Amino acid sequence: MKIRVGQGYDVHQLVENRPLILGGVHIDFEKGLLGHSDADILLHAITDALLGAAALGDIGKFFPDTAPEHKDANSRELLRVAYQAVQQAGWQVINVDSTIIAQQPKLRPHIDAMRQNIADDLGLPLDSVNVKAKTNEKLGYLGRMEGMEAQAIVLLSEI
Ligand SMILES: Nc1ccn([C@@H]2O[C@H](COP(=O)(O)O)[C@@H](O)[C@H]2O)c(=O)n1
Ligand SMILES: C[C@@]1(CO)OP(=O)(O)OP(=O)(O)OC[C@H]1O
Repeated sequence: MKIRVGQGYDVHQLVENRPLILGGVHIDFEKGLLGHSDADILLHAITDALLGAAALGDIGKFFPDTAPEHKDANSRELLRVAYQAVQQAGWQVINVDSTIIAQQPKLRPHIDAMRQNIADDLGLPLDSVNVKAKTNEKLGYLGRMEGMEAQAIVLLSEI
């Protein structure tokens, strides 16, 4: 059986007057992430990890940030479209692991809802999807809450 690993990373600025959406979950917070789409860094990192594992390029190749049709896009839809391309290339996901780096708010209460969204979008059992959260120990731009970052890794196998 052929297998492939892929990694993804994303970062966006944290600003006022934007919703905070992580893993497709709307989180009540004083600021949100700035982006052309809904700026869901977790789903963008997972999308890039999937595309990377299948050697299909990256999220910006599939969904340019200059395209008006992607303005305020729901990143769950982008994830599903990217996964269709990965499947058409002959690959399926075995598991996903990921980390969100956010100084605040506490994300633990929202983690299982994020996992469920990702599992639903990728057609996976819940125990194949993991999401972790870390602060940046108040260091650097993440620690000053100027942005949030996400990292992801996926394993694919041949269909
Ligand atoms: N935004 C966050 C950050 C962290 N957590 C949880 O706290 C644990 C400890 O984080 P440290 O950065 O201090 O090591 C971490 O393992 C998470 O469970 C969180 O919920 N939300
Ligand atoms: C998702 C897209 C497209 O709307 O826009 P952003 O929300 O700005 O996100 P980013 O992670 O910078 O890259 C991919 C973009 O093409």
